[in-house]
Amino acid sequence: MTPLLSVRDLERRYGARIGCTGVSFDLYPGEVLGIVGESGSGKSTLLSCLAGQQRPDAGHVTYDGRDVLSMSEAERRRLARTEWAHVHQHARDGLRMGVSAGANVGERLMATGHRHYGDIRAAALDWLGRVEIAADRIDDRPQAFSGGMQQRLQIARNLVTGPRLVFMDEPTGGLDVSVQARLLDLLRGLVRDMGLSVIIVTHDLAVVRLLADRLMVMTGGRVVEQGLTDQVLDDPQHAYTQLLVSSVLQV
Ligand SMILES: Nc1ncnc2c1ncn2[C@@H]1O[C@H](COP(=O)(O)OP(=O)(O)OP(=O)(O)O)[C@@H](O)[C@H]1O
Repeated sequence: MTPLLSVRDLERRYGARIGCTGVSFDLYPGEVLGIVGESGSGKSTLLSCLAGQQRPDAGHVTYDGRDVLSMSEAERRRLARTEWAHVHQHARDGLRMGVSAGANVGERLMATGHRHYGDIRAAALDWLGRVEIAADRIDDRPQAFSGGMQQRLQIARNLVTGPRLVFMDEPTGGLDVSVQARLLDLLRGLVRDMGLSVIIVTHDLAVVRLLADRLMVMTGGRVVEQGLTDQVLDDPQHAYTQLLVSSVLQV
């Protein structure tokens, strides 16, 4: 099997400060890769370089055989619209707060070429149901939703177009524990049903324990350990991972 995404020696610096450096990994179709590390370890920098929001200073990123870093901006935007999705920590960064829930989901379909209003509305309704938002909320704006509902709407907006690769940045961050549990359950079901490839960044080991097949541990912008999630968490080899797992660094 060929990897969907290959990353080699990726580096991003902010002046003299390291954002991330020497990052290499392969992501296979249908695989969920978790990236963990404390605040400032380089997780967000890495994710934004992969998703094309920041330009790395060095390294290679290959997606489905294509060199991502040498693509034109138009090509990369097309990929981002059709094959990739990005679930942000704060729903407001991934939603359009001024339009209805139905439009938030439907406009993504329009952006990928769907034109039939009835079909788009039907697909939006179907997706609201899949993320457990009642059909009678379709015309409400996201402001009227709770934090958990907004996050579920953001997920529907991202997945309605059937992406292959999903970037998730702390998707359960800032939510109540009970809301987090429900959201995680929902995400796990969708990832499995749709066979999605996912890169999920979090500082929460419970999230990766539940969702990730493989785990990458970062500190100081470097990957210090990677492997199968259960192996890394149950038998951490690197001193930093041992600290992380023993919860000393967890807040
Ligand atoms: N825009 C920026 N300008 C300068 N330095 C930055 C910038 N963004 C990140 N950094 C630095 O890069 C390093 C990695 O930060 P990054 O935000 O990627 O870590 P993180 O693991 O995502 O942290 P958090 O969980 O708090 O978001 C840190 O030393 C940080 O101070």
